[in-house]
Amino acid sequence: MLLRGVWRGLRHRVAAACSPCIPRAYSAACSEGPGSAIKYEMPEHLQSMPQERDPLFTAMVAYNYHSAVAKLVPMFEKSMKGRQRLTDGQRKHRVEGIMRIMGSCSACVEVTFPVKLDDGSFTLITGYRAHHSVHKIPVKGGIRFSSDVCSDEVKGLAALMSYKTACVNAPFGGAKGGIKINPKDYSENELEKITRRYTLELVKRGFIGPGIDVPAPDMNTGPLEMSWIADQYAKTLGHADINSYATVTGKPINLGGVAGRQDATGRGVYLGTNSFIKEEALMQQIGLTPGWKDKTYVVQGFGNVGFHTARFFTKAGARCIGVVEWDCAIRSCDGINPHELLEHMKRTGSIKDFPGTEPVDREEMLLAECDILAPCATEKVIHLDNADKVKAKIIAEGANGPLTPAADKILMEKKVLIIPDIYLNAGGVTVSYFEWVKNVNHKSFGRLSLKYEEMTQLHLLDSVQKSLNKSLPNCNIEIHPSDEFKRRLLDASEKEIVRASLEATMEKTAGEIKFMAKEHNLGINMRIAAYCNALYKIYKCYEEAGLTL
Ligand SMILES: NC(=O)C1=CN([C@@H]2O[C@H](COP(=O)(O)OP(=O)(O)OC[C@H]3O[C@@H](n4cnc5c(N)ncnc54)[C@H](OP(=O)(O)O)[C@@H]3O)[C@@H](O)[C@H]2O)C=CC1
Ligand SMILES: O=C(O)CCC(=O)C(=O)O
Repeated sequence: MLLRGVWRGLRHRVAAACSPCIPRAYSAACSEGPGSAIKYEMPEHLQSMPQERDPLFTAMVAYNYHSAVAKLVPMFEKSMKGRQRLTDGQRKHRVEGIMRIMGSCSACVEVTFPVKLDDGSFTLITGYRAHHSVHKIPVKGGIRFSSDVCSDEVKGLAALMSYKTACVNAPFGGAKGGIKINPKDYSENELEKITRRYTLELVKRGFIGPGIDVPAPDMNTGPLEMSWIADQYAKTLGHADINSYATVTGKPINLGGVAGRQDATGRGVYLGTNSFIKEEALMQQIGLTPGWKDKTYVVQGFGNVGFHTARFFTKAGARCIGVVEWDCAIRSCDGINPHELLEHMKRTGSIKDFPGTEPVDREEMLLAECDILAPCATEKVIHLDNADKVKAKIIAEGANGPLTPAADKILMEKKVLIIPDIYLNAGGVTVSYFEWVKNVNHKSFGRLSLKYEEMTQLHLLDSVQKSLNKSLPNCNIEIHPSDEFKRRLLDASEKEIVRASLEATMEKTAGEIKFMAKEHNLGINMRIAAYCNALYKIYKCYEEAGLTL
């Protein structure tokens, strides 16, 4: 009886914590029903987006943004009605102003600087950093090294960061940076000089700092590059700032990194896909059975996100039948072991000739028959010309922007479920948020509470045992913690706390997105549902804080 009561209480608390948290103001606005004074239309220059083969990246993101705003206008207006001292005209101007600001990039710097190479010659390097929505400060987003980096790419990626952080309730604005280099062309010494000099250029322009802009890893960058950035900042502008190491996340643990950031994006891709794949009704709509058993998948890009995504998909019971990299693709109907493939890649520098696989054309593998396609490499890989040949039933967007709007349209007509980037790959920024919190608090998670919690749990068992023996004096009941209970108590660590919190974030956000999809009759269009989820939160920030000084 007593135990059942305790369990029931716990269950209610867990259920409350996991239920989708719909912003209170949003539900109120919904219940009043739509009816709009603002006639909202897709801007003319974006109207051809669903027919475009190779759109600008910023235009792609803007198209998705405007598609979601069109759904939300009545809610924005209803919410603004609360501002009773404003006239109808003033309210309308405010809503229109907020809609404009939420879709625009607030600043973007381009820097060019010389670097002395190992052979004594000099080269000029160009880098960028874009700040998109500054409704929350600091802004946040990765830094990539790639020869494709340009102003349009970083601006579009920064916009995705604004929407991504809002979608998963990470309290940041959006940013992104990049250095236009192929890192394979440089030695480690040269890469360090480039990274440090780029950091200095951001410092000089007020574009980096723990309360201003907090970069993180992205394509071709990882803990090493982040430690150079942290060190450079701490030795210059941040030399007297106790929070200086909070100026970048994704750092090695010894420099203030958090346990679990390295695999966080891939883990989030798995957790997010799991939140959709377990839903029977949704899977029925796309012609799949729920769950991971017997599912096949193909992954494109076997870097940080791709490898960990594959690792978790396989662990859940799915079979990897193909991997596509920039130089080749491999296939095996029997399944590819992600750990063994990683070892092979480390040894040989490529996925080529991995034992038990056959080489296959890259495009053919991308479009091959499978249940889940996980694009985890780069932008616009599924587009107008190949979308109708995709045979996967689920697209799990590990990468940012892998599908163009034309691809979205074609795939949705084919009843393919697209789990969108701004939700699915947000595990990285979520755990980056935990790292930033750890850095500004100057203590690791659990440092002050784990032992106390362990003792409290053991006292709880003891107290239940004593109460039962008091009520049932002849029974001599002994309560022993189960093996799993003991494991959880003894293995409790920062890593466990981070994993559990990431899982809670991905589950809760999935609930919010599904709610939006239903509320706005979006069917399986989870991209626009995720944008709606993000934009309503950003809108409320601007509505409450105002737009101008
Ligand atoms: N790292 C993170 O935490 C996050 C990353 N992302 C996104 O995930 C994607 C991948 O990032 P990440 O894993 O960090 O990057 P990595 O550099 O670790 O991995 C990218 C992998 O994709 C390969 N690749 C590059 N271009 C192609 C291509 N055209 N076709 C097939 N493979 C290709 C790369 O090969 P090679 O190295 O040889 O060029 C590399 O193996 C990006 O879109 C990024 O923005 C999103 C959220 C967070
Ligand atoms: O961890 C972060 O702060 C940002 C990661 C990132 O660049 C992304 O989500 O695209």
